[in-house]
Amino acid sequence: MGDDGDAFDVIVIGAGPAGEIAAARAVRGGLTAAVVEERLAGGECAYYACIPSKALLRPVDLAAEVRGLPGLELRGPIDAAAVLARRDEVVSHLDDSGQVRWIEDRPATFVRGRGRLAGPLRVEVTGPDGDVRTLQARHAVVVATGSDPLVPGVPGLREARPWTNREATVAEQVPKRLVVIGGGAVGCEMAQALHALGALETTMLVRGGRLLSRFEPFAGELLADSLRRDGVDVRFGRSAVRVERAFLDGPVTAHLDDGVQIEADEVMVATGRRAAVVDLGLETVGVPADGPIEVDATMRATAVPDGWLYAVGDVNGLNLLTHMGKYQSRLCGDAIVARARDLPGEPARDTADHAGAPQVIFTDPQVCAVGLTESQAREAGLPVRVVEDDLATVSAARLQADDYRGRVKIIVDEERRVLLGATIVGPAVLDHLHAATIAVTAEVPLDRLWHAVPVFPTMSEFWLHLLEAYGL
Ligand SMILES: Cc1cc2nc3c(=O)[nH]c(=O)nc-3n(C[C@H](O)[C@H](O)[C@H](O)COP(=O)(O)OP(=O)(O)OC[C@H]3O[C@@H](n4cnc5c(N)ncnc54)[C@H](O)[C@@H]3O)c2cc1C
Ligand SMILES: NC(=O)c1ccc[n+]([C@@H]2O[C@H](COP(=O)([O-])OP(=O)(O)OC[C@H]3O[C@@H](n4cnc5c(N)ncnc54)[C@H](O)[C@@H]3O)[C@@H](O)[C@H]2O)c1
Repeated sequence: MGDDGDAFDVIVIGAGPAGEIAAARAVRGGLTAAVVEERLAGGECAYYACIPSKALLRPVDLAAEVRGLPGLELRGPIDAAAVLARRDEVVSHLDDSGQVRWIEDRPATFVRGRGRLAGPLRVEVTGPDGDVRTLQARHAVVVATGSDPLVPGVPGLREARPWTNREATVAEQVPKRLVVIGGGAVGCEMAQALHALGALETTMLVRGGRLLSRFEPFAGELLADSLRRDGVDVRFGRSAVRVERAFLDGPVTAHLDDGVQIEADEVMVATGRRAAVVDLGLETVGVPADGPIEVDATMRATAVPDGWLYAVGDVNGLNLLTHMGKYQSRLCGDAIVARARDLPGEPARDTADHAGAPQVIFTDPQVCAVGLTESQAREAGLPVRVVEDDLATVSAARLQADDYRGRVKIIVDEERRVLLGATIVGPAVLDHLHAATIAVTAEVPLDRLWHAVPVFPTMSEFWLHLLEAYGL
């Protein structure tokens, strides 16, 4: 599908996972598309987030599995240099040519530069050489600019040049002493990975009372136990009130709210994200630029009345997860095609974002969840019944490891007898999440689920335990 000079049916700003898929889906529907990217095609996910962090965590996971079995022995500590070298391979040495090729093969036009809205259906792109090119969209502009790390306003913190995910995931060397601020997904994953790779003195400052506070409480408890067993110093109810680094390459000192000072080689900030809406020209089309772009169920920006502007991925704030951004992009691309071609019927609408997206935290233990937690379900006034099981009682757990520790919890809607949510925490459980996702999304009646016989001896027998405990 060719384009017509600088006019395209669809212009996508941002070539992260969400932007790439929105463009691909529009092209698949017969439209032309241009994708504008300022930095690297593939986005945060491919170079500074999901992919490198998982490359750093995989050996940690494997080492934990090996340690769980007598007869297998690690020959020494994990070889950090080898892991970092493999991480470099996995992120293609920060070379995005493969990803650009993927976009061009859709086919879509790749435009390198910073995109900015310049009125309805117009995008100005400032290229690496400073030249400005104006692109015109016939049907839609999709904002897929992602999010940036949020650095809290702790005195001295910015001046101390803290690591965010962007420095931590591509680090060339692992600091011996590390302070991590934040006990969410990034803080937990990176603290565990870097500690195992040589940050022997790792301290986590968690301002609340638990890790992963959006998950069921037992998830954070099991993870905190594991981190502490490994030697990570997890401090709850603690914040940094001041941070200082006197010399460029010198140590950094975190002053805590209890008067304690911690000296470290690096301080990492993992305190959440901010939608990337700065200097995007949103004001030229009447969209507020003070937070995520609000969208409807087809990812169309609610502030643009005639409906040509869309926002997918982190920038709409619905779910800061790659797979959810890509899901939104499939819906968005299809909706653009349906509207552009005047296809009959309603375009596909978002039904997964609000039901509780599936998520895995790739730590040891793995933390997997989908749907509502117990407290969310109760707050929503749903008729809730909870069933839990100790995963160590599943036959396969004895085969998996000595001293297997894990737990599973399901939330049942007692009136409809369907699953509202599930949380599974333990070693080697992440691939079990999709069964729960199917049960929650497809609203499989428990009486049908009962006939999905789990294989012996696999960890999936926890389903049998849960359904028997429920009374089936
Ligand atoms: C450390 C870490 C680990 C993570 N691990 C996981 C995980 O395991 N699984 C998971 O599902 N999620 C994970 N996430 C979340 C995931 O990275 C994001 O949800 C995902 O990257 C969002 O995709 P996106 O396409 O919306 O944005 P991004 O990936 O941020 O891509 C946006 C792109 O837009 C470009 N851009 C921005 N502004 C402009 C502009 N004006 N003009 C042109 N281009 C622009 C940027 O350069 C970037 O390439 C992780 C996040 C972090 C920080
Ligand atoms: N495996 C995965 O799926 C994965 C991994 C990493 C990140 N992510 C995504 O990336 C997003 C960002 O992750 P994140 O960990 O940065 O954010 P988060 O929202 O998960 O956690 C932020 C943490 O920082 C704390 N915090 C916030 N402000 C603070 C302050 N001023 N001082 C001290 N602590 C403060 C919060 O209490 C919380 O514990 C998440 O929403 C998640 O969806 C996903």
